Amino acid sequence: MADHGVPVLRWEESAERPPKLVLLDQTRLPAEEVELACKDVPDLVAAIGALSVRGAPLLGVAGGYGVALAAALGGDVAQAADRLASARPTAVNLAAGVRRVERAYKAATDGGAGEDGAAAAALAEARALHEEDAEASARMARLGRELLGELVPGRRLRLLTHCNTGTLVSGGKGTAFAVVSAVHDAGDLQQLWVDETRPLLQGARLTAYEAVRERMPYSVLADSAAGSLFAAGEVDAVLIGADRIAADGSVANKVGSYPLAVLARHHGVPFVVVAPVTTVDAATERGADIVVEQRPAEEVTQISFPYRSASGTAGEEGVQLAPKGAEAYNPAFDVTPPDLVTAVVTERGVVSPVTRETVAGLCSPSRTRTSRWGNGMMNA
Ligand SMILES: CSC[C@@H](O)[C@@H](O)C(=O)COP(=O)(O)O
Repeated sequence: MADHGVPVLRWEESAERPPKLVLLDQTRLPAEEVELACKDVPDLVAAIGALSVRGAPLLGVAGGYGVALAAALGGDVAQAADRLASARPTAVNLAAGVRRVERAYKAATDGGAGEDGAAAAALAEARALHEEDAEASARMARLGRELLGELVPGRRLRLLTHCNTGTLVSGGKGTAFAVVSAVHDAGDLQQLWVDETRPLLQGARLTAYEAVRERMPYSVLADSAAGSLFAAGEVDAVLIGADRIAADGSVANKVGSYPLAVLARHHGVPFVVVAPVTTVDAATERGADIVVEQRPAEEVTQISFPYRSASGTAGEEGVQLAPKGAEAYNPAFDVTPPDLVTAVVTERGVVSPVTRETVAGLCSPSRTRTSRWGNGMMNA
């Protein structure tokens, strides 16, 4: 598990008290490391909605523990699973994690395990999911670093990333940030460019916080400054995570990712997506079919530091930027078409070019290329 002063997520239980899921409240970072205890599923659903816990892989893990919590509390587990799975719509990992633990619970129930036995089976499955995520993260870090060595040989790297994809979103070191971290550990990171990631500033608040912890050379930039950075030749590769990869290879990720892909293509810079296989959704045919979460207008029309008050809701302490009552277009994610993606790095291997066929290969491991890729690689 990630080495934070406060763990990113932990299960707490004792003989005297009912269990709870305790989260590092990411809305309070980097100002303070504060825990948020979820005593039941409604608490966890609220924490997911407020982005106290966030990022695709961790949403899957948290959702899994949420089912275990419902089972331990003796509630209606199927109903709890439905509420958790729909707490946010875009990251497929959330529903996948929830359903996986729900299946384990049902199998134990059907096998006659009894209430306590089924709850224990659900918790064991959530823990397994958590550990697997850490393992996947370590493999992606290694494969991603090797890939960058081939894409941009012979120099220390200047990498641009968007949103937050590190230890805060994972049982391990994360997705794209895990690759950055591996490059840094090898002494090959010249500079990490951190997109601030408007409107909720996951880059400025969270990725910068993680970069400080790892003593990386980094700078935060306004999202709109990325163009001039590319034009100045200061970016060797873009690394991002993903919330859902459709069957055609389209990548949904934090809003602002697609413009970076367009810039990268224009400037001949590799655009690399790092995501565990659980982020691939073979059931969603095309990028246009991905449901993109729309968030409250206040996230754009106001700004607040810290983002959320101790007891309040988002924006409560916000400074009004736009005229009061202004409407806003506030999608949480955008979708990058596969032809703009140089490669997708998963724990099962790297695929490039990113096509319906190579993405399908990820879902049937025997067909997955693990160390070599197609000719499209250098044509970013
Ligand atoms: C964490 S890996 C990929 C994504 O989940 C990440 O880039 C992202 O978009 C997170 O969005 P968020 O709205 O903060 O949950």
